[in-house]
Amino acid sequence: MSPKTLYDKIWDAHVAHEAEDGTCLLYIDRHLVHEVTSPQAFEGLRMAGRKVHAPDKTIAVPDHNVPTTLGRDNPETMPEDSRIQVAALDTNAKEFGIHYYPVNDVRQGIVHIVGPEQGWTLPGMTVVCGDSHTATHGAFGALAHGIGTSEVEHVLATQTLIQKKSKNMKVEITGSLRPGVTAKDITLSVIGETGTAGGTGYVIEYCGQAIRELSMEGRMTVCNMAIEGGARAGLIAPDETTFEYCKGRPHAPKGAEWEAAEAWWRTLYSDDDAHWDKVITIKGEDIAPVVTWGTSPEDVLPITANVPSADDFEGGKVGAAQRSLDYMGLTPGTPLSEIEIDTVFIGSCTNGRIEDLRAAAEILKGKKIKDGLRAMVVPGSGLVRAQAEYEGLADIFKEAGFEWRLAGCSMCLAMNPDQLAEDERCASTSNRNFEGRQGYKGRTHLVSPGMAAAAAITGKLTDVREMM
Ligand SMILES: CC(C)[C@H](C(=O)O)[C@@H](O)C(=O)O
Ligand code: SF4
Repeated sequence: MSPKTLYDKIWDAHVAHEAEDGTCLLYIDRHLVHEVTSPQAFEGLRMAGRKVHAPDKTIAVPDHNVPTTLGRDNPETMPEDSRIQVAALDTNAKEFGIHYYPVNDVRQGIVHIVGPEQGWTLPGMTVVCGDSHTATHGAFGALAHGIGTSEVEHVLATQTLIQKKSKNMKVEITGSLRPGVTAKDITLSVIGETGTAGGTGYVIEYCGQAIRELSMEGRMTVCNMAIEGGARAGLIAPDETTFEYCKGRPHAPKGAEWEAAEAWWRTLYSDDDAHWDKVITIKGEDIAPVVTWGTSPEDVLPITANVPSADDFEGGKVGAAQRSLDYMGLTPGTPLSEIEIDTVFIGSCTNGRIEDLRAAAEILKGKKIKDGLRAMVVPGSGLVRAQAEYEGLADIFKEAGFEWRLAGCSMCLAMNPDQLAEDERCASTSNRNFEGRQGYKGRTHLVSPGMAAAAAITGKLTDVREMM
């Protein structure tokens, strides 16, 4: 047998049919659904008189539009377009008989946090969702990627997806991370190195000691941003850390089924002599706590650096850098650690898990946020919120001056009431710093949870290592 990568193995296990031109029909194990990209898909099904093919493998949760304040199950807390989408999901989930975590269910949260938490996401699976950050689930050694609304309808109707195979890329992070450096710094640094198009046409497998040393939460943070580097999906081979996380989750297999599943999962790794179309190696000890200065996730620099000048770039990037600097209102040469912020957002499917909240609380313990600053923590799910309350983290955040919110996408994107005002500058643990992403003319600096907490205390972008 020829050697295979992890991606090859999962792909081969799911091909139901291959056409002569290499186009394949892939079987889909899990279909996650949220309110933004599903209404037309369900409507298509209804018009065609079809059912959902595998309702037991289809999981729905509202997340993008939902407010994160108490009393939100009153529809009047939502603007009309949001209300329509959330109401449509509610109707569709009930009518088509799929698994559903409505807004007032403690298990509700961001779809990419809920899936793993409930044990829906498991190694070796194919996982799709009408959402680009489906890449998150690759942390389990599952082939997971976003699909468009017409594909959502196709998967609902057939539990299959038409796909062409991507190329194999290996990103190896050797050695260990230094103190204060996290999964978020890894994933941003990789994009800083490859650019937002570097992964185009590839599925990335992240490997190496620094990846092995990450918790499942950290691995999800890394894979979450594979899409920002242009990749089709990100993957991490499953290991003891993965199995331990999955075991006992509500929808994970039990007993003999678990044993059989685990035996297969243990075969899910890239063979030593497998072929890679592209390889990138980064030393873990070379990675610093980073921040973004521009309006693309590739605009990454260590917190100890200065704001660049457009002249530091070449070709088409000169204009793009100038536009970024203008939009961000930054002057070249300013130390990044002198940039004052108005807002701090801790949350999103990148950094809204319990470990992220612990990391931020660790820095905030016994401290207060800068006077006049707006800061909010939005747990990624109701269960993360409950756990954080149980551990006393919520009290640390509240005593420091943070707003303690209910679960949802919140300020990660301007689709709900949590938004930046014009020119407001935010240190954010989310994954996109595009123009207007967090609100019209809002300015976003992407950081890790610890860096966000440090910035909340000083009111400036801050090197978390100074606070440890
Ligand atoms: C709204 C949704 C389709 C979108 C995505 O696909 O990623 C959102 O989740 C985002 O992060 O921009
Ligand atoms: S938290 Fe942000 S990135 Fe994640 S699904 Fe929601 S909007 Fe998209």
